[in-house]
Amino acid sequence: MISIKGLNKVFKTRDKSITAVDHITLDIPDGEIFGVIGYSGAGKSTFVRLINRLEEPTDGTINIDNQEITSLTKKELRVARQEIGMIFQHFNLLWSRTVKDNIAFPLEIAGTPKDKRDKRVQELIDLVGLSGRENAYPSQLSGGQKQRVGIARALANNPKVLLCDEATSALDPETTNSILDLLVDINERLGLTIILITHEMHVIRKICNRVAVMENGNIVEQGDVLDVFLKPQQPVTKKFVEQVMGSQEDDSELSFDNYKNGELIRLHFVGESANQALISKISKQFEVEVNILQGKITQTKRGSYGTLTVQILGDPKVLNETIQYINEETSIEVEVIHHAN
Ligand SMILES: Nc1ncnc2c1ncn2[C@@H]1O[C@H](COP(=O)(O)OP(=O)(O)OP(=O)(O)O)[C@@H](O)[C@H]1O
Repeated sequence: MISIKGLNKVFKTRDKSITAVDHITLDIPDGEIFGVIGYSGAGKSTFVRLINRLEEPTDGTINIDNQEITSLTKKELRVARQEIGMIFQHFNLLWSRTVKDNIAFPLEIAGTPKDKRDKRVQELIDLVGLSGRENAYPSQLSGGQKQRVGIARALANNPKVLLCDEATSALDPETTNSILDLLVDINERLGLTIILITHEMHVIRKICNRVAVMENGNIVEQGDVLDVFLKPQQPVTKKFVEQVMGSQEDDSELSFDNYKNGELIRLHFVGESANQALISKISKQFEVEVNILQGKITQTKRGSYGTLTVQILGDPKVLNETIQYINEETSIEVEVIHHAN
């Protein structure tokens, strides 16, 4: 759906040049929720604003659905933008217009006749869950409701792509979740491709299929969200994963003196495997006792992922058999972190 090649943006100020986006090449398939994560100043906003040419690229090409956005005239761009919706951190609503009239605005610009416009606005209000608030003004709405207006307005002309620039960063965690659920619902119902910019890894974890990590204007790592969680390569990616999972080194604080018997092991759950009832299974099958010390399992769109640190107690021979069983018969990886006896 989106093919970006050598995309570059240099801002020139009086005394220096800043490369905000540094020759990015990226393909995003149709219907995907694609996340771009990075710290402040990494170039995320500039990148997403280049996609619909709210910023003009210094160099490079952007193709959306086989149309080269970068070579369009201003007039052609105005038409093409109807296919590219965008939502913003601070909503960018028209404060003197009601909910209904905010949503109608892009339809007015596109020249949609009034009767069709009214019908479409009502559809959108229902879609984003704002029924009953049609005549409210933005100042009378909560943050989540304002973003729902932003989403409805962005979808008015049936775009193929939705760009989300830190769309949940101004919202509290609960409202964030409801807006993320709405984005997933829209993605599934309308088959819309979504590009989502954020500095919060839990947003990526919750709704994205794939993620690109940005640093200094570059994409330093990208891949399937579960793979990136499992094997983050770059230090910046590891930090983002720790936002959700905590530090892997946390269990170095476990005092081994307290667990003198048995084996201390770390179980790595990946994808589907987290659904296996491993703990009850091994305690029944091998007559070992399992003492859960700490752990965290989280859900991504592709399944569960996480680690669990446990102490297993029993006859040494049986302990070896148990570890061998987990290694060979399940998809859970075992790491022996301490031979306690
Ligand atoms: N209009 C501009 N003029 C000059 N420099 C700019 C302009 N816009 C962005 N920059 C610079 O480009 C770099 C990337 O900024 P950008 O806003 O894209 O980053 P970001 O990852 O979105 O961070 P944030 O979340 O803080 O906005 C920064 O160094 C920023 O100062």
